[in-house]
Amino acid sequence: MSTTELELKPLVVDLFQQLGLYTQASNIANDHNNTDLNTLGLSRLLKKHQIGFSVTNNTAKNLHLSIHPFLVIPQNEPGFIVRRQGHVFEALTGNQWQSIDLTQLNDTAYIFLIESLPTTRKNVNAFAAHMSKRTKWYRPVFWLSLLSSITGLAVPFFTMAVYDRVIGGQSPAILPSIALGGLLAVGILISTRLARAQILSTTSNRFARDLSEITFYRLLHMPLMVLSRVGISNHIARMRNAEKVRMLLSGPGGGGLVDLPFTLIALFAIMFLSGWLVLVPIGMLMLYYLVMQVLNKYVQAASPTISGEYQNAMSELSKNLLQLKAAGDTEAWQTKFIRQSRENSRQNFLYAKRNGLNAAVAHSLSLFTALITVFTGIFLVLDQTISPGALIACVMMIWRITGPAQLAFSSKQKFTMMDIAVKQFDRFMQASTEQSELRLDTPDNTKAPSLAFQHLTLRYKAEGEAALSGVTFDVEPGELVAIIGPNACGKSTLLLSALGVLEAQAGFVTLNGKNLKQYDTEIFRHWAAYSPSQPDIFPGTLAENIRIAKPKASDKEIIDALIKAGGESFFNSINNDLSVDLLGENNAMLSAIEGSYINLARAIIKQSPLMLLDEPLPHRNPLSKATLIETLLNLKGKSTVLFTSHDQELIQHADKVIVLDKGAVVYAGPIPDKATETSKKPDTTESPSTVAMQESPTNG
Ligand SMILES: Nc1ncnc2c1ncn2[C@@H]1O[C@H](COP(=O)(O)OP(=O)(O)OP(=O)(O)O)[C@@H](O)[C@H]1O
Repeated sequence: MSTTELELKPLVVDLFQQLGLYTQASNIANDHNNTDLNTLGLSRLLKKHQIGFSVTNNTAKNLHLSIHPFLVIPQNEPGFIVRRQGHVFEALTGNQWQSIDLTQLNDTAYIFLIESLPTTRKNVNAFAAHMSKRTKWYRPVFWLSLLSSITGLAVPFFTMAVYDRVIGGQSPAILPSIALGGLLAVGILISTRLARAQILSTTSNRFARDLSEITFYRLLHMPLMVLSRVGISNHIARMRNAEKVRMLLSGPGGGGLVDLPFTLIALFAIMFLSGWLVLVPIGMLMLYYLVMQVLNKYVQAASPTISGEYQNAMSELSKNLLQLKAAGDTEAWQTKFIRQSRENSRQNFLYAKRNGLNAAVAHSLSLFTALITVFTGIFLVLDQTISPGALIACVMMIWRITGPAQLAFSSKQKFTMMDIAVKQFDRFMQASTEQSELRLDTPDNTKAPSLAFQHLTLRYKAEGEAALSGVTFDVEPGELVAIIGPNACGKSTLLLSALGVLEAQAGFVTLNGKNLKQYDTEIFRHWAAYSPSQPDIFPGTLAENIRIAKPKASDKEIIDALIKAGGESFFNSINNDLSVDLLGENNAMLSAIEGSYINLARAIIKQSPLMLLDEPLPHRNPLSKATLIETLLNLKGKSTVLFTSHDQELIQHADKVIVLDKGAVVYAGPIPDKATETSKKPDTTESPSTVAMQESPTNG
C-alpha cells in the first residue's frame, strides 16, 4: 500500500478524535513505536482499543448505513476521514468537512468502516455475536440447500415417470426427454452441493480463524499470574475450541446437518404422492428418536475419561525430563505410563464398540422404515390409490429423510461438544485481561523515570508464603540500584512487578508518580528493557534473536549492544557471524553465560530509560565483567537501572542497594561507607555487603 506509513499515524489520531476517543488518540500519538504504522498495524490498533470494524471497498452497501466516521485509504494517495450525513458523504480536509463522491474512488482503496465503539458492557453471548458477523454467508447456503433438496427429488420423480408412463403407459418416445430432464436435475444437484461445500468450508475456516485469533489475542493479554495458574493444557484446549467448530461445519457431516430442515421437502413430496402413507416415515422417525435417545446415553456412558489424565501425565513427563534422567529412575514412570496406556485402549475400545452398535441400529431402523413403507404402500397400490411408480418414488425419498436424521442423531455428541465449546468461549471472553481497564498513559521516552514501591505484597498462591511482603522504597531518576538478598528472597519477583507483568495483591508501584496500572501495558513493555536471569533463546539467528527487542536495529547496533553486554569474546568465538543459527546443530548448547549476553544485548539495544536486569553477571570472565560494569556506569543518569546480583564488585558500583529477606526489605539506601560501617555496626538490619556475602553464588 502506498499511503506512506508516516502519514497514517496522524490520520489515525484524527480518526480517534473524531470518534470521541480523545485519551486513546493521545495514547496513539505518544506511542513512539507507532511511527511506522501500516494498515496491518491500524487493524491491530483498532482491535486493541476494542473498536469493531470491517475492511471493505467503496462498492460495499453498508457504507450507506455507517454511523461513525471512517477511514478511506486509496492506493497511491493519502488517506482521509469520511462521515455520512444522510445520503451524502463528507471528507475531512483540515478542519472542514467537504462533500465527496465515494463512487469516484478506485475500488482498490481500503475502507476501514467503524462498526462499534468500545463498551464497558461485557457481551455474555460473545460466540453468538461473532457468529452473527458471518450472516452474509448464510443466505447463499440456504438457497443452495433449498435448490439441491428440490433437485434431489428429481431422481425419484423421474423413476416414477419411467415406471408409470414409459413402462406402464407403453410410451418409450418420452424416455429421451425424461432422461434429459433427469440429467439436468442431477447436474444442478451436483453443482449446488459443490458450491455449498465450498461456502461452508470457507465460512467455517474464517470463523475458526477469527475464533483462534481472538482467543490467542486474549490469552496474550491475560495477567501472567492467571495464565500460569490456569496451566498450559487449558490454554491448548481453548485454542482447540475453534477447531471443534470448524470440524462440525465443514467436516463430512456439515452439509448433512444443514440439510436437516430441508427433509421437510421430502416429507411433503411423499404426502403429495401417497397421502396418508407419509404417516409411516413420520411414525418411524419418532421411534428412531426414542431409540437413539436411549442408545446415545448408552454410548456416552462409555466415553473415555482417561484422556485428560493421560495428557497431563505427558506434560508432567516433559516438565520433569531432566530430573528423571538425572535420577535414572524411569521405572515408576514406565509403569504409570503402561497402566494409563492400557486403560486408554480399554476405554476407547468399549466406546468404539458402543458407537458401532449405535450405527448398526440406526442403519437397521432406516431399512426398517423403507420396508414398512413398501409393505404398507403395496395395499395402496393394490387398491389403486397410488401408482406403483409413486410407491417406488416414496421409498426412494425415505432415504432422503432417514439419512440426515441418522446423521443428526449420531452427531449428538458433536453438538454437545460444540455447546460446551461455545459456553467455554463465552466464559473466557468475560474473563478480565490487562486491557479490560482503560490503561492509556504512555511513559516519557526522553528521560529516566523515578520509581516508587509502596507496600507491595505479592503471593503466587493464596495459601503460600508471600514472595514480596510490604516492600516500600524509592528510586530516583537515573539511579543504579542493586537488589540483593539470599536465594528465593523475591528479587526476580520485584523486577517483574516493576515491569508490570505481575500484579500485587496489595500495594502498588508508581513510575513518575503514576501507578503502573495507568500505563498502556503494551507501550510500557516496549519502552522498558528487561533482561531475565535465564537464557531466553528462540529458534533463529543471533541477529534475529536480538532484533526481537528492536525489529529495525541495524547490524551495527546489534554488534554494539552485544559488545556492551560483555559478549565480545562470545561473538569472536562464533566468527563474528550474526547469521549463526542459535538453536542449530552446532550451537544448540549455548551456555547460560552466552545466553545472558543475548538477554542483555536485547535490553541494551532498546536504549530504554528504564532497565530491569535480573542477574546480569553470572560467572563471567574478568574482561566481559569489566565491560558490562562500564556499560552500567555509563547508563547512570541516563537510565534508571534496577539489577539483581550476587556479585560484590558490581554491587559496589550501585548508588543504592535494596536488601531483601523473605520478601521484605531489610535495608534500603546507599552502600554504607565501609569505614563507618565497621565503627557503627548497625544491629537491627544487616549491612548489604554482609548479606550479599552470605548468598550462594550459584544462582540463576
Ligand atoms: N511462578 C511462580 N509460581 C510460584 N511461586 C513462585 C514463582 N516464581 C517464584 N516463586 C516463589 O516466590 C519466591 C521468590 O522467588 P524469586 O524468584 O522472586 O526469588 P529470587 O530472589 O529472584 O530467587 P533467586 O535468587 O533464586 O533467583 C520463591 O519462594 C519462589 O519459590
